[in-house]
Amino acid sequence: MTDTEGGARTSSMTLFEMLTGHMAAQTVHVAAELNLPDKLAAGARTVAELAEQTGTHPPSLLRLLRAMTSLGLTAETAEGEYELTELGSPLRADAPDSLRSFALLNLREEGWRSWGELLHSVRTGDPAFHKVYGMKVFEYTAAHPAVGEAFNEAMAENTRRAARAVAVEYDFSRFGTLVDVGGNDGTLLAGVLAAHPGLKGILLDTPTGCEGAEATLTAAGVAGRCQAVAGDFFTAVPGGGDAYLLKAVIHDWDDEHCVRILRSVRAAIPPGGTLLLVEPVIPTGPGRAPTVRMVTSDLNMLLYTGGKERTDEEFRALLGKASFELTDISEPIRPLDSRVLTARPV
Ligand SMILES: C[S@@+](CC[C@H](N)C(=O)[O-])C[C@H]1O[C@@H](n2cnc3c(N)ncnc32)[C@H](O)[C@@H]1O
Repeated sequence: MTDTEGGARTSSMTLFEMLTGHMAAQTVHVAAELNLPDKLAAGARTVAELAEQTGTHPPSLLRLLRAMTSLGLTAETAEGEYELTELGSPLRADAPDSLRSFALLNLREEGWRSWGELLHSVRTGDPAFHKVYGMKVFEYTAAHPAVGEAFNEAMAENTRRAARAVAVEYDFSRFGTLVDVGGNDGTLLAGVLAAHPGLKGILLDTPTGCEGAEATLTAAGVAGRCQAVAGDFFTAVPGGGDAYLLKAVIHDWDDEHCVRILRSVRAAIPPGGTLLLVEPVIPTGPGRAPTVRMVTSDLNMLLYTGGKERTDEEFRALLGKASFELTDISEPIRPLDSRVLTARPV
């Protein structure tokens, strides 16, 4: 939005945009739910055509398209006819850097209702999700397969954007067998194994989490070098690896649970083995503000799981409690803000 008062952009205009952020987010979410970006992929369409294809109320769909246009996602090509803009293109399912699955997951009912209880989490420190749904988020995804699937797809979409960068920027060629703990549907491990033909892999996740892993590993042509194992990382982690990788796992949990996971890894890892965490690291000190992605993820963890994003000192302390020593923190891996934290068992 570009509104200004007397030419100058005022603080109240900026605050107004923040206070209407929910409108923008839900508009993007509903556009993705209705598959409007895909339906506009081949060119401009009239409101009547789109309403017919999406089974929506034409005058109300027009209002949604006007809101999308004010956000820059679409442009009006003739009266009542709209096309997708460059900004709206990543909402298409086939876009190389697609955010469609994230748009679908982030604002679905569970996210919307949990964010509505942010005040509860800030007052108590307890995940709003527990208050709203009466159970933990991973119990909920196991009990609601459609949500579990939406979560897996959004994780895979996010990880696909990062997998190539992690595989290329980190030297995995010095390892024999990499165990991806909480590896979800295998998107990251498949990318790393494809880039390192000499490497073998083992993936561990819950039965719901690793659904689809066999298919991902087969599609990447690495199934012969990798096995997917269903299990519980609080109980045990597969042996046989010389490197253990946990991407976006530690931030899901409070310190006590993290130490339990890391101790499971510590029990499995051989002397001289390597532990790799792929996580954002919150910068500390004046003038070193965390990015929007970091703070959003941090509040998501507060609301959903009770986890958090951590500073380097917090990682060092956590690792120490599970008998690991932090030895290196890489530069941020683009396009994520995450870094690779390397640790060794002590
Ligand atoms: C935030 S996701 C990260 C997935 C993947 N590493 C990535 O970055 O795409 C956390 C993963 O931990 C898995 N998980 C949760 N609880 C688990 C448990 N008790 N044992 C094994 N995996 C678990 C979830 O199923 C999910 O796949």
